[in-house]
Amino acid sequence: MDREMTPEEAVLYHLAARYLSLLLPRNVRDALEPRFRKAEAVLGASPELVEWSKKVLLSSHWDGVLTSPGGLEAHAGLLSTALYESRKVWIEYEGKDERVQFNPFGLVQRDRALLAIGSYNQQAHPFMLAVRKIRNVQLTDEPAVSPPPDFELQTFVDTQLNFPTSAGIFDDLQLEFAESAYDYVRSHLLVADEVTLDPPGEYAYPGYFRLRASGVRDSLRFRQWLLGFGDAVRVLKPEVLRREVGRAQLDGRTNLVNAAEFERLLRREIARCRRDISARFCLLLLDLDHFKKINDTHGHLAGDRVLEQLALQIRAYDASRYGGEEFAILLPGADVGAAVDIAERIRTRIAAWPWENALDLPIAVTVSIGIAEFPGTFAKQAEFMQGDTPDGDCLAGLAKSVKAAADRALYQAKRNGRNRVASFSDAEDV
Ligand SMILES: Nc1nc2c(ncn2[C@@H]2O[C@H](COP(=O)(O)OP(=O)(O)OP(=O)(O)O)[C@@H](O)[C@H]2O)c(=O)[nH]1
Repeated sequence: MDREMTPEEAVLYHLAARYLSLLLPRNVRDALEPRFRKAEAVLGASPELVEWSKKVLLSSHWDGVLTSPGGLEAHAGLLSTALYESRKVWIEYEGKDERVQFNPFGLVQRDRALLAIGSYNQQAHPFMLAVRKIRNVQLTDEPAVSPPPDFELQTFVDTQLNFPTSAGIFDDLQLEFAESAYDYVRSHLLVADEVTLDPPGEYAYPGYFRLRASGVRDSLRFRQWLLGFGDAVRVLKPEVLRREVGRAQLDGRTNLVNAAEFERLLRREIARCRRDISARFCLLLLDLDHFKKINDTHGHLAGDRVLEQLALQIRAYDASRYGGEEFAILLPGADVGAAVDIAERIRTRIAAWPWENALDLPIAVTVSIGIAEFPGTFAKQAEFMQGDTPDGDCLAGLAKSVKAAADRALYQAKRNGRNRVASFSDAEDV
């Protein structure tokens, strides 16, 4: 490596080093090792960069494309390799015989999102890129090429995008293209919070995945992709998550945060709402229906598996294992309407999921979900009115109230027949 590493590259490599250590083949990892070391040296010299990369890793509201568990880490490595070398790479995906060639153009840093831009030489299915695990990455001798001047961007996947506006650039040469691609995608796609895409048939991946940005393509010559590294914590492997979050705060069975840590997060959200009048969040309590019967019919081990799998499905959110078969999810910024939509999505997905016991026999699994919005009616409570002092007791009182409200809604959902969603306002007439 002869040229200096820019701070953005260093952050990228820093992230890739973590991901790669989990996923990419040994030979690729070894080849990248000197760069990882260099990245650490660059980062080490700059406390701000370390902070920034921590934010990138730990932020739970990170804009960018979220790939599947595994896909994210692999693409981080792939993009690091290709971009740094300015060479095309071959990518082999697990379970696929053909190889896909990736031609990197550049990388845009948008606040907490890193968007890599490049083209694939094949009609690569978007889901494949998002969902497939990379088996191998091989650099070619061919230099990466810039997009043609008459490059025409077209919307490729109808998905949703919501990026912050500050910009930086990885490589000056790509600035113009990257900016126009970015603006194009931003202006042409629906701007909304997020979307859950279920990959069809052959691209199906066990577990959830969410895609939060989009691809664009030129006039059929080759496809352009914007890939961001988003929501790292949510898709990190449990081992890494444990390292990042700390063993004591995670539930051993599901690798979600435990109830104590959730309480801390809940109070933090409440404190935020007291400081910022425009802030709000929703709390979802999700409880497996007739879980005792599942245990009794299929055995405790099958029940454990259901808990683990269910955790994977809600892991994309700020989710915790709140009790034995009860989970809690925080939705910062969401009002009841948005929370009901998300809760319905979770509920229907779980009900439709092909759950199986150890003998491959189907298990019927459904959940009931109760929702409470904050501040909502809580804004009138004495604790809420007490201003800004970070008083633990007030926060505890408010946390208790909002949990009780969500619990009441959950009770209502159960009473209404289970496998349904209820919000606190519906439950008020209980
Ligand atoms: N397999 C397994 N079961 C658990 C675990 N934690 C709690 N449970 C079981 O979850 C069941 C909860 O049962 P109940 O509270 O009666 O509720 P339910 O059967 O889900 O019925 P409803 O909530 O009313 O729909 C109990 O049988 C617990 O033993 C766990 O870690 N693994």
